[in-house]
Amino acid sequence: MNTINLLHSRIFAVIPAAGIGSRMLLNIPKQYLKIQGHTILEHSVNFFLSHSNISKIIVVLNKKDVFFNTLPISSHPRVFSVFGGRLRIHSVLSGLLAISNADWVIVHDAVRPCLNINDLNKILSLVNTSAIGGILATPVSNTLKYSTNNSEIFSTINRNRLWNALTPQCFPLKLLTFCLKKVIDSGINITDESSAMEYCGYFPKLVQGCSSNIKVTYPEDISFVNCYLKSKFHERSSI
Ligand SMILES: Nc1ccn([C@@H]2O[C@H](COP(=O)(O)OP(=O)(O)OP(=O)(O)O)[C@@H](O)[C@H]2O)c(=O)n1
Ligand SMILES: C[C@](O)(CO)[C@H](O)COP(=O)(O)O
Repeated sequence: MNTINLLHSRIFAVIPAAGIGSRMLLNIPKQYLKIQGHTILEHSVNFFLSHSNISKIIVVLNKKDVFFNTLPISSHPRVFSVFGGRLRIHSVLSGLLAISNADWVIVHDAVRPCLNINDLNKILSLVNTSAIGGILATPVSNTLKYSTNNSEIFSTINRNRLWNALTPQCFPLKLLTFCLKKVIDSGINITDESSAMEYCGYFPKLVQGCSSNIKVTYPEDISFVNCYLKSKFHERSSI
């Protein structure tokens, strides 16, 4: 069981898992694809269960979900579920509103099963060092092109100081809830929790993480995740 010395902070995890995985072109939501004997969702939830600083885990489900209750994690005493909404931010807010007694919340995509313990500890350490929180991210290493029609290059974007936002994203519960509500009420569509904090004028911390922490989005992502979990399985299972 992993643990780090955090300032008596009660931390909940919110795992948004209410998507349908349309970009995978499958007839099953990608979070329920099985890799190395467990669903992608189980890999992600079990990883947070293995960390004693995470008090409880809120899994946010699609209202039409018929899979979650068939999984052993659904009856784990530290795992709870709520229904999500049309967009990821609606689902995350549903998860936040289900939490009554926590100081901080760590939000992690269900479909990022390759999070490693060093990165989790690094982002959790923000609880001791920041009043605002922050995100795992990787510096952009590819040359970035902008296209007006997605078939021809219009221009090259300077990649200097550009970062790929990942999850987990870790913030004070009340502050994130306030900022998410504000940005949702504004009608602006955002794709991560940090954007809500930025909308409200905060500057979340960037914590450099591993590029292996990919979000399963397209069919070709499965082979990487399978190789990664196969290679890391014994390390992760020894937690
Ligand atoms: N309304 C939504 C949409 C997404 N998610 C979750 O947010 C994470 C990242 O979203 P994404 O990769 O976009 O998943 P999907 O929306 O399922 O994928 P797609 O856009 O291809 O349909 C996933 O764990 C997904 O289940 C969610 O909880 N609620
Ligand atoms: C939250 C996220 O994973 C950070 O990169 C990303 O924004 C999710 O985007 P998606 O379109 O909901 O997959």
